Amino acid sequence: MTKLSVNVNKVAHLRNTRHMEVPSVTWAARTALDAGAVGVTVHPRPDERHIREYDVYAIQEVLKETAYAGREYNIEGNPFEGKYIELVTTVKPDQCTLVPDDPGAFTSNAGWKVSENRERLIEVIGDLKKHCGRVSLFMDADPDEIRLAKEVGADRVELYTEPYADAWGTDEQDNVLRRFIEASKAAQKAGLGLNAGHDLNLDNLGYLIQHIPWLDEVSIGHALIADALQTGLKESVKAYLNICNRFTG
Ligand SMILES: CC(=O)[C@@H](O)[C@H](O)COP(=O)(O)O
Ligand SMILES: NCC(=O)COP(=O)(O)O
Repeated sequence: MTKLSVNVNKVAHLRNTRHMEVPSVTWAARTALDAGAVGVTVHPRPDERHIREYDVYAIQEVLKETAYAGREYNIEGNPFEGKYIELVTTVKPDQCTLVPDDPGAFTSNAGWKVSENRERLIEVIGDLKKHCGRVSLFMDADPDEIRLAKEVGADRVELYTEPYADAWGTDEQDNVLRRFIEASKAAQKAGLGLNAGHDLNLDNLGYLIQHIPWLDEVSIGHALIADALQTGLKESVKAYLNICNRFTG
């Protein structure tokens, strides 16, 4: 069954526009977990535009609570920039998702070119595996690069789904989906777990899961938090969970 990890970056974004803890990032994490999310995702960027160092530790404390036993912490970031390594080797999350973002990236906009980063990825993944449960690489839907992800030691890959979201509702929709299915089969054949994320929403999520039912996890933030402005966060999480549950056994 495809699990949902809720990314709370955007709650932190709003919180940072005033000097008060409103809205609370830990409240959002708890609400998402109480609604049934498998876990919480954060992306502590070097400029701390949204998730700040203290948020990372505060969410760790939430996930230590008995009520959330078995839920997962997914921390995203570029291991070669900022304080990512320091944070994850201290917090020891269930999953480290490595993303090749430049420090000033507007948002995540590409997957790893493993072919151009083999040696340093082998080293950093080997180190991270001593501190976290799984290492996932944020990847474009490129079967060749995905096969290399296995070779450098990744446990999972996360398909960067912005191209899929951009094609949604256009004539290119099914051509792009086919690329993602091919990439997903390459991950499956390589023995990699499969995650997906970026710009997934209530409109495009079901079709993706329906065609890639072996998807282990989606991490969703931007659209889910935007939807929550209309429905409330608990109902927004439940709406995404309903889609995850509907299309997988
Ligand atoms: C890696 C990815 O696609 C997202 O998880 C990322 O966290 C989005 O970053 P922003 O929330 O800063 O746009
Ligand atoms: N890895 C994707 C993620 O955590 C959230 O991406 P988005 O839903 O905010 O685009």
